[in-house]
Amino acid sequence: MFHIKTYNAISNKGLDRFNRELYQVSADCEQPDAVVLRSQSLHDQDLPSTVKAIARAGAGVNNVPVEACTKAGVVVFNTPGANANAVKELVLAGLLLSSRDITGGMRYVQSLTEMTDADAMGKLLEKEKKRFAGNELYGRTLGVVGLGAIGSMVAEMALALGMDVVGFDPALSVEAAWKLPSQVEKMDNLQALMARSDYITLHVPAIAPTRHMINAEVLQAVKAGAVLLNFARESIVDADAVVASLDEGRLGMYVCDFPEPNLLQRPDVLAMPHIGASTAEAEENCAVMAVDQLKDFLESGNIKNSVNFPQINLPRSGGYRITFVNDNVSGVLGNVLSVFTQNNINVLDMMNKSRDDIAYNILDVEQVPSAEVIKAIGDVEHVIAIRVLN
Ligand SMILES: NC(=O)c1ccc[n+]([C@@H]2O[C@H](COP(=O)([O-])OP(=O)(O)OC[C@H]3O[C@@H](n4cnc5c(N)ncnc54)[C@H](O)[C@@H]3O)[C@@H](O)[C@H]2O)c1
Ligand SMILES: O=C(O)[C@H](O)COP(=O)(O)O
Repeated sequence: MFHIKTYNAISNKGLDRFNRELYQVSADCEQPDAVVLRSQSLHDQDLPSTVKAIARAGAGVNNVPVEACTKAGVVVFNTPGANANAVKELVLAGLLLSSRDITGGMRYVQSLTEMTDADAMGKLLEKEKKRFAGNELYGRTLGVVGLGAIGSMVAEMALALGMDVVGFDPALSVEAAWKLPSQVEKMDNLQALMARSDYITLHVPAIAPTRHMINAEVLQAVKAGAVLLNFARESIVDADAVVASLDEGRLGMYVCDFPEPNLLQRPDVLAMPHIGASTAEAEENCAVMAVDQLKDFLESGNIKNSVNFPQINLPRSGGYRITFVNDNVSGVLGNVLSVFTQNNINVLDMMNKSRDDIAYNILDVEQVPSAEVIKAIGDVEHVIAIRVLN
């Protein structure tokens, strides 16, 4: 029986994929084999030593202590692209809300509670509507920072709206580059993108190099009156610098999914409560992907879409499956194989992959490995974690 601890509202479409004869799933589990979560922060929690994997049903893993997990041999998964469409649609809303005074106009209409005469109301609205005029997106330039799953969809959408699109992503993967529409013009640096764009939208992960990537210096390069949209993460933008730029009349508007106290009560800030991925479809997609990846890992040792471990998939070749994690240094696999030789255990198939400082191995062996054999493998220098699967 595997024990799964959940945090946050994980869609049942995903959780129902755990066969309850094999899995116990609960929010109260104290010694889980694995964790499924959304934005719950694990930074201030001690992870039970029983945890072998953490699945983030979503994209951002800044709420998970990934480095510590890697050191402990804990595999961290996310669900790339599973909520990208939901974010793309909210970015579209952000573009429209910042271009037309839709919310101001609606608030004004709702404020006319004293009016009883429809004709008089119609005349008043025709007179006042000029206060809520805006501009079109067509023909304007959108700068997309980060051209991964979300950024590329946003770029495609903006092109379909008749916008010009420029992009900046120094870490763009080959796979992501293939998905990018050819009309997206590549910018060599952030300042160049800021200087060209009427709207700037951020779609980068919250990692050390992106912390405050939008700061006072970068905001100096912004086109007067430009709109900045942040549906990525709070830490990417220096909110004080944004407020200063808005006060100065340089930045025209800030649209964000990550409000901070100094951004409230400003007409030039449109703030939402982190709802970029809050659609039924995105929540289901993320939960299904997270659960499927976790099951494949727990039951077969395979790894797909991990942020700290290599991708690996070894079809079962019968016998008994052992997986182990080790420091990525030479000689460890050889020493482990010696344990099998010494114990007359025949290896049917095996696969070894590495990523940065970590290596991960799957081995199918013919004879059942005894507790002594498993202990001997665990005792090999640089072996961090070991599992025996049925
Ligand atoms: N508002 C929400 O609810 C919501 C929902 C989903 C994701 N997000 C956030 O959006 C982020 C991006 O999501 P995604 O699914 O597109 O991820 P992704 O990994 O597919 O894309 C991220 C892109 O950013 C690029 N990048 C990394 N460092 C960069 C830098 N310094 N400058 C420019 N580009 C850089 C990467 O090369 C990659 O192409 C997530 O990490 C998460 O924090 C927010
Ligand atoms: O990184 C993500 O996927 C989003 O920020 C979604 O967060 P949520 O799952 O808490 O809505």
